[in-house]
Amino acid sequence: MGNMKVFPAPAKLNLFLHVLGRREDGYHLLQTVFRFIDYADQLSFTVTNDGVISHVNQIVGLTEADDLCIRAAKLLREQSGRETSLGVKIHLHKKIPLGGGLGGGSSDAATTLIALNRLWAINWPKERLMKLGLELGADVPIFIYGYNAFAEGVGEKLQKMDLSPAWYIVLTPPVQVHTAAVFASKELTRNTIPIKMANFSMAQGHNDLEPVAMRMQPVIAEWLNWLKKQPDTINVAMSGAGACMFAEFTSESAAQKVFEQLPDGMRGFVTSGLAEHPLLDF
Ligand SMILES: C[C@@](CO)(OP(=O)(O)O)[C@H](O)COP(=O)(O)OP(=O)(O)OC[C@H]1O[C@@H](n2ccc(N)nc2=O)[C@H](O)[C@@H]1O
Ligand SMILES: Nc1ncnc2c1ncn2[C@@H]1O[C@H](COP(=O)(O)OP(=O)(O)O)[C@@H](O)[C@H]1O
Repeated sequence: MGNMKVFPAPAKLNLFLHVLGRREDGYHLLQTVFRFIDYADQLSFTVTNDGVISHVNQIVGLTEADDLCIRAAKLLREQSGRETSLGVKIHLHKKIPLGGGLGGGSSDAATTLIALNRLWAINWPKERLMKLGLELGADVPIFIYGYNAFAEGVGEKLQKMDLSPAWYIVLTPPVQVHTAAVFASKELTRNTIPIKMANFSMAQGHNDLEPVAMRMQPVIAEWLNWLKKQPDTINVAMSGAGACMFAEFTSESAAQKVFEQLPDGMRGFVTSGLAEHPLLDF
């Protein structure tokens, strides 16, 4: 117990997010850049042989039935054909805000798949785990892929991207935005012109989900406006379907300096961008 391995599940930012169209099944065609950040949930796993897949601790706002860690573990056991006597107790230390556009639930699911693939001695290759992950959510494969990436399709067609070191202020408004509701909105524009990754600069990017989420939660617009007025930012945008947002800086000191000015009532953290997922080689 004392030396049980801890598996991180880092958050992501969408540096921009363009909506290009909608598929027949209602899912949207996107272009986005995913960047991992040094801000993570922590999971640990105790393998059992009683066939029970459960949490050790209760997460506020989450029921076990729709918890993505539990769903991921059950799906993996079923699809891998391993014996049903295989079980696991999962401890989840939650740090990433729920429903915030930082991909916490998807990252927890991915870390569960990555860890149990080894701990249950399934040893599937990465591509196969990614396919399974996609059944749990559009955002799960990127966390298994493990590299910052340019993404297309519904978010599952990934091209590795080398991103410069960067620091971020991430603001976490005390509201949740329901991803499905944003995508379903009548006001969402779905006709951004596709870009080519090769000749694209981040500064040309934007988040098409931002105006919709801002109308649902005006606090997002207020906090974004404050960030946009600050010095030395190189990109300010909402992440995913919100409600969290970020400002990018080229130095930690520039980010800290702005963060020190954060008005009362606003909250968030400063963190660095990661070069890759911490479990890339596990
Ligand atoms: C918007 C993004 C951007 O990275 O992130 P989040 O804000 O959720 O973090 C993702 O595309 C979200 O991925 P994820 O959260 O895994 O979505 P899913 O569970 O697969 O889908 C939730 C709902 O969003 C809609 N959805 C999702 C992805 C997509 N490409 N088109 C969609 O229309 C669908 O209505 C779906 O029912
Ligand atoms: N382990 C988990 N952590 C967070 N959310 C989870 C988890 N399992 C299921 N969910 C559900 O997924 C929803 C979206 O989760 P999350 O990934 O945190 O946000 P987002 O998709 O906006 O980045 C949550 O509102 C919650 O109902």
